[in-house]
Amino acid sequence: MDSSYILAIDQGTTSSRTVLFNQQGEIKGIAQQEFRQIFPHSGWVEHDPKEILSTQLGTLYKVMKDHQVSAASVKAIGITNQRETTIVWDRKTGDPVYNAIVWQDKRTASICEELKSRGLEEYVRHNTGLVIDSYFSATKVKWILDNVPGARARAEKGELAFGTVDTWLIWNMTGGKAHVTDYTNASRTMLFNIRELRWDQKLLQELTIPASMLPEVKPSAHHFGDLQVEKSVIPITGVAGDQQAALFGQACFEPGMAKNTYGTGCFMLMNTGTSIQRSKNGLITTIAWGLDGKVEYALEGSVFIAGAAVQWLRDSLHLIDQSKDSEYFATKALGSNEVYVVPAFAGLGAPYWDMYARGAIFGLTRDTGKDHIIKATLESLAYQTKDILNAMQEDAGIKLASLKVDGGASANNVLMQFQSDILGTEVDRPEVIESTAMGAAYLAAIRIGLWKKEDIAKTRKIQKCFKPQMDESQRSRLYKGWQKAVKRTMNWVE
Ligand SMILES: Nc1ncnc2c1ncn2[C@@H]1O[C@H](COP(=O)(O)OP(=O)(O)O)[C@@H](O)[C@H]1O
Ligand SMILES: O=P(O)(O)OC[C@H](O)CO
Repeated sequence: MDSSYILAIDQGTTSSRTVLFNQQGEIKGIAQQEFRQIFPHSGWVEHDPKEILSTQLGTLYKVMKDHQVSAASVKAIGITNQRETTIVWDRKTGDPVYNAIVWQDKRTASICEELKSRGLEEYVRHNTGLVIDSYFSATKVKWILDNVPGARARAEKGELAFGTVDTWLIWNMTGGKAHVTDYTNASRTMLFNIRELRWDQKLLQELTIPASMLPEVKPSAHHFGDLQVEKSVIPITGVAGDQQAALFGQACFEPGMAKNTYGTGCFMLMNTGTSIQRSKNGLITTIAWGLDGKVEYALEGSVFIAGAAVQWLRDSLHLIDQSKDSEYFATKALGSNEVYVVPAFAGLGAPYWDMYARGAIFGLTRDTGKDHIIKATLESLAYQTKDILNAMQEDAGIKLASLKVDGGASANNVLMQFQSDILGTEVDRPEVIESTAMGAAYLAAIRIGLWKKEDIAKTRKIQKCFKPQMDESQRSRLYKGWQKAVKRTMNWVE
């Protein structure tokens, strides 16, 4: 075959995926592999960095083989990734000194408290756009340096490198030649100054993290390095954190445009253009992308557990065999049973930011069955989204005409209808819910001049528009119940 292709690497929290795009921007193939979630203690979540790498490259070679695509016909690779997850490795051997500490991990709550007690909250908010929370990379790097024997001394001698997952993949794909990241991923570390676009020296000092560990920060469409496959060299020309890539893939290019992605977590981002907007309602400010010589920003509401709650139904409670079965069981939940599942398994993110909240089920009665729990779990994704949308609309002073959705769980019709009902807003699901991969592919293709930014909006088609059918009194009664339930899960861990 002699056509041109773009490969998008989508390294997610629960699976590694590679998506093959043809020259017209159509998906021609997907290879996907789940990998191990490691839970060494309550509240800790780790991945094996070598498994991240092997599953990711495994899917890349598989999709090429399955579709008989030669390396020479792949014109560029775009990388998008789970953000904040922290890896530290030895520059000489390439071996990680510890497992990847995942964004959901709560072990560094006490380091966060310490930073707060030093009065750093306003500084962090002003300079990084973030709130002090164990979600972000900074305290995870510190934890590794403080707890892995010898790590701090080696880091101080310049022997160790830090990276988020994009950086780890690029380092390995380029044979250790490139130690780089892009603006979007850097903006999730709580070490990057989003106003001055450089690593923040004061925060590095406060956290005692040597600057020599940090990658170089580049625009999101940039030549990051090359992957050698057989005799061909494929350039890596696009990189963005997965939520920013989805914003790009959904063509949210104008200020005020927003999308919500339902994956392991749920992340709503609203483009705010070149101006940095501060939230008054618990959202964070993040870099949307660096492109065409400028950086654009977004407001973000991050929900830590969304599709992961559906996985919990599948893997821990064994109530369903596959995530998609949740749709069927939810339709069977009869009666007026009003059950609320608050999946605060990893604390609560926006707009609550409570590292000590834990999950709970409310409203159980003698007739509550499996179907009700499944339905309530799905509904929790929609309620959490409503919390965020309320905050975002208040910050931006606008009401969204419709919500653009994507991500694995957006395939669930019951969830999407309930989402529209509880918001009282239309929900638009595109034909391609792989917006994340699409965003990464576009960034890569724009850099090599194959596609233009405007092409995305042209190719995006709505597959289904869900319209609100619930009356206002029921909507507000149900939402009140949710707010009461959330309150009761807060500050649980002492
Ligand atoms: N039909 C469905 N209904 C509900 N949840 C789903 C459905 N399909 C997938 N999911 C959930 O969506 C998540 C996978 O979505 P994906 O976008 O691949 O996430 P990630 O990139 O975080 O790995 C999983 O947590 C899974 O449980
Ligand atoms: O793996 P996902 O798609 O749920 O995304 C995780 C986020 O990037 C965490 O901030």
